[in-house]
Amino acid sequence: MPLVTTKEMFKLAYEGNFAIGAFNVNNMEIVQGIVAAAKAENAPVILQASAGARKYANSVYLRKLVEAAIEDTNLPIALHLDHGDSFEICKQCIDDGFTSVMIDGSHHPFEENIELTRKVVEYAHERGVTVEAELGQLAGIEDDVNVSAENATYTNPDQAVEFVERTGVDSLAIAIGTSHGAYKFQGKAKLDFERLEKITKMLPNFPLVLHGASSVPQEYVQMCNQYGGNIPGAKGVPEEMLREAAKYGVCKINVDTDLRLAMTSAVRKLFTENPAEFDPRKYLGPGRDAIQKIVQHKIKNVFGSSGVASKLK
Ligand SMILES: O=C(CO)COP(=O)(O)O
Ligand SMILES: O=C[C@H](O)COP(=O)(O)O
Ligand SMILES: [Zn+2]
Ligand SMILES: [Zn+2]
Repeated sequence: MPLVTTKEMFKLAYEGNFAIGAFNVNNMEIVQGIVAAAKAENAPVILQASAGARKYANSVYLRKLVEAAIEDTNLPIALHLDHGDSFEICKQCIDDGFTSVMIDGSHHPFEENIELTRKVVEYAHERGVTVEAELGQLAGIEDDVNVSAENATYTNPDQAVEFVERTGVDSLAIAIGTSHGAYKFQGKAKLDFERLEKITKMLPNFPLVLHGASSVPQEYVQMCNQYGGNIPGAKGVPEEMLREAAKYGVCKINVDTDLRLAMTSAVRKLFTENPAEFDPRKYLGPGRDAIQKIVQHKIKNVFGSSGVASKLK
């Protein structure tokens, strides 16, 4: 089965009130860990590569790894560009065989974001590729852009409707209080569900995307810190809130930080307990297993996408 787009996945997720997990990939072990989890759960997944991932691993290697994963599992998998910041990078990924791209014009003024998104949509749709855009700004770190909490702006529901109508985009990332990275909340976690409800009602049957949605499980934070790490106070979005978001229009939930934490804590533990070890397979293997474990937990217990892969074939 070839790479699929996100179109059918989102339709299924919207109708079933669940979400598809979108996981960031940077190397073979990460791809294998995620896909082993998806296979065990019979779940469709989106594997996404950021500009940083493409620079680190090279787009061709990433695409071939993902194609190998499909050959090995026969699962419906979409390969998606995460946070593309220009028409050129989106075009490059489309030409390289990605089945979905994100054009993130959220840092531009409204009209410019529309213009840029529309241009990508035009190019992508002619080639059967789906497009995600972003309106509103998340706090946190995104490649080289660091948006402070004060500069984060939540998505305006009226603007969201106008944006979708004028761009023809397939899905929209919204800002309702999540942020990228491992430090999402200083005090109590809070998301603007009223806003999410309003956007969902004003854009019926339209898939929304939640970025910055890692839960930052405290067991992994503690494990990192226990085995020589230093990430005090790391905090994420409570799983209950993600389950709630999936009941509204949220069809895609992005996770990167949790994969990093799972892999790093496993590797740290391995090294601390086996200081004489220097075979990469002996530490990347447990790192890969840790990724599988957390992804499987999310698919099964949080996103609710288990068992539906066969409906997409
Ligand atoms: O949104 C993300 C990738 O686009 C990842 O978010 P996290 O940092 O919460 O994992
Ligand atoms: O949006 C952020 C993702 O976690 C990707 O991070 P990255 O740009 O460091 O690869
Ligand atoms: Zn953004
Ligand atoms: Zn993101």
